[in-house]
Amino acid sequence: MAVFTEVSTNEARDLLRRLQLGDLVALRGIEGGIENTNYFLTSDQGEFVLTLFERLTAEQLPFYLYLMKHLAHGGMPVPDPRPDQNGDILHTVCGKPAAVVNKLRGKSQLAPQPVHCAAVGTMLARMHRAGRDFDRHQPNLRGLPWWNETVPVVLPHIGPEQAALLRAELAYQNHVAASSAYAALPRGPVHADLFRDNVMFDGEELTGCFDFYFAGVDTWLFDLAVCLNDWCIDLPTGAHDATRAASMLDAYQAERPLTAAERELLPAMLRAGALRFWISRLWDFYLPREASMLVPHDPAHFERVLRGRIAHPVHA
Ligand SMILES: Nc1ncnc2c1ncn2[C@@H]1O[C@H](COP(=O)(O)OP(=O)(O)O)[C@@H](O)[C@H]1O
Ligand SMILES: N[C@@H](CCOP(=O)(O)O)C(=O)O
Repeated sequence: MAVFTEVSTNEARDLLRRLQLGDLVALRGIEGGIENTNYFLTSDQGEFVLTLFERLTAEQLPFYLYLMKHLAHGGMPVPDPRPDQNGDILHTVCGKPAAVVNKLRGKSQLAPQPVHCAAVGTMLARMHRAGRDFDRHQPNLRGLPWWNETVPVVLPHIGPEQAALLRAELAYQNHVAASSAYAALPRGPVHADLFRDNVMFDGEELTGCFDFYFAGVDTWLFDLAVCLNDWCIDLPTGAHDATRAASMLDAYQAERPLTAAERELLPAMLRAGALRFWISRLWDFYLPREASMLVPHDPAHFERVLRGRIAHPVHA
């Protein structure tokens, strides 16, 4: 589990009292996750998730928390941050910024079928629409400027073939970002990390999604590309799965058809999505943080995905 900060039962009990969420029944550190400290909090009023933010600051966090609130109130199945008696949804626990949200029903579908990919496509398009009238703005903090900053930090740790690919792809993505087709892409608040482990299912029913802490204002196409790169590939090889991808794309487009610029740039954004997670995984792997039982994700996976998307471009 990724528990960077240990929370005592007394601290958890005090927090539940401040939020008027009842008396503590159980407190359990959560396995999975690599960014924040997460606990399941059970009280006599229900089940909640407590997150202590390890990297994000109190200035950055309102965007994510109010986005979740906005989407939840817009009918999307996302966790709704709980306020204290003053109406504040950003709290402090163990000296760290923290939030408490409702625990979603269901479990991750780690071997998705076309029906699951279609459900994700539908939800993603609806989330994009629901986010259009969200009035806060914060860029994707793991977007192109972060890639440009972080690539030089990881380059000394990797081999010459990888370094050549990383440099070349970064140059290509800077070129794409400067194009008129890119400027024409529709954008808004995006999740930007909607992987298999961030969506809940009950059988074939999608019951919700969480982990909005990489969200930001970016192109909707980038968000879709991140999903296609995780839900619609063969995990061992990184190979694109055309059947699952067609299910996701058709379902997405039934809610919001892609524009001409989006269709043109889908191959480039699939590469961008792979590059983004290759860089972050390299960064987490070679510059790790202290946490109990933190398991870094394998960077080589996204190197394979990137090479695959370059060798075999995928069109909508
Ligand atoms: N609202 C929620 N409802 C149910 N489970 C959740 C919720 N939020 C987090 N979890 C559980 O916690 C785990 C880690 O959460 P995640 O947000 O992915 O962590 P991190 O931000 O550290 O990557 C998830 O895999 C999931 O099992
Ligand atoms: N999904 C990303 C990293 C973020 O991890 P998460 O547990 O917060 O989803 C990856 O797989 O590299």
